[in-house]
This record gives sequence, C-alpha cells and structure tokens, in this order.
Amino acid sequence: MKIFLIGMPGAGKSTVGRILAEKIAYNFIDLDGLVEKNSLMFTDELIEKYGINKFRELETEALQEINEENVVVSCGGGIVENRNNKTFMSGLIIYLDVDNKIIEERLKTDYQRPLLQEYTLDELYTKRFLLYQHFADINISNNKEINNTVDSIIQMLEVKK
Ligand SMILES: Nc1ncnc2c1ncn2[C@@H]1O[C@H](COP(=O)(O)OP(=O)(O)OP(=O)(O)O)[C@@H](O)[C@H]1O
Ligand SMILES: O=C(O)C1=C[C@@H](O)[C@@H](O)[C@H](O)C1
Ligand SMILES: [Mg+2]
Repeated sequence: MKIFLIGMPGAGKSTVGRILAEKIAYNFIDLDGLVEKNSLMFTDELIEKYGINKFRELETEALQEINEENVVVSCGGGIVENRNNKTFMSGLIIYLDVDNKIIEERLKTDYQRPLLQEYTLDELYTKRFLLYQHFADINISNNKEINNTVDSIIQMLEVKK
C-alpha cells in the first residue's frame, strides 16, 4: 500500500514520514526531494526561477512516477492545490493536523519555507483546509511528540488491517 502524508508547510510530513517508513519497513519518498532530484534544483530556487506553476507541474509529474507499493510518500504542502493530483494518490492519504501556532514555533529554528515569505500560515490554511479534507482519508494530530504521532498512525494501520 502507498501511504501519503499531506498537510500544511511545516506540519511534519517529512520528519514523521521518514520515521514511520523505517518503523513499518516501507520505502520512503519525499516528494519535494524527488522534484529536486529530477530538476537538479532546490525547490525554493526552482520556484524563484520558474514560478510556482512550473513547480506544480513538476510536482504532479514526480507524483505520477511513483509506482512502487509499500512506500510512505511525504508530499509538499501544496499538493492539494491541484485537485487532479488525488487521481494519482491511490492508497491511504493521511492529513497531519497541527495548530498553526505550533507550526510557527517549530519553524523558528528550521529553514525558511518559500511560500511562507508570501503568505501567512493562517492565509494558506484558509485557502487549503477544505482541500486537505477533500484529499484525506484520515486526520492524525502531530501537535505532540513525533513518536506519539508515528505510533498513532501505526495503531490506525493495525485497526484497518
Ligand atoms: N511532533 C513534532 N514535535 C516537534 N517538532 C516537530 C514535530 N514534527 C515536526 N517537527 C519539526 O518541525 C519542523 C518541520 O517539519 P518537516 O520539515 O517534517 O515538515 P514538512 O511538513 O515536511 O514541511 P514542508 O511542507 O515544508 O516540507 C522540523 O524542524 C521538524 O523537526
Ligand atoms: O505549501 C506549498 O505550497 C509548498 C510547500 C513545500 O513543501 C514545497 O512543496 C513548495 O515550497 C510549496
Ligand atoms: Mg517536507
């Protein structure tokens, strides 16, 4: 099965995804990382140089490239901006739910997200929350510790078996 993690920039998709994959012995793909590998550019460079629409095209192409099973895919925060992307996400889509205030705190010590130089987290959330819900099969909170979140996902997967 493919497991997709979606959510706001800084929600913890990459961090949680990597640990989850390791714990359940799945491969791990960071979609932003795949776009970077394909384009040989960092996502922020790519967006700055070619614009967000070009980035979205490359993101959809990267998504379509994933044909393996037993993989955890951490998506970019804006994967839901192209509604058609859902077509290429067969498997389980998990929305990582985090309060914006908590994201703000966590990102103080992390690298600058390009989209967050243009929009506030609240603006992005207002624009996207319905889309996240449209895509998601299940919501899992990542307000607490990372291991707590990973364990909640694993418990949920056990119940679904
Ligand atoms: N549960 C948590 N507790 C504390 N810090 C966390 C937690 N989850 C993630 N973080 C931290 O929050 C920051 C953002 O996490 P991460 O890069 O995984 O988010 P992301 O959803 O992949 O963001 P993006 O959409 O920009 O790729 C990192 O510094 C990470 O270590
Ligand atoms: O929220 C967004 O639109 C983005 C989030 C990042 O993960 C990257 O995919 C890119 O910077 C766009
Ligand atoms: Mg990430």
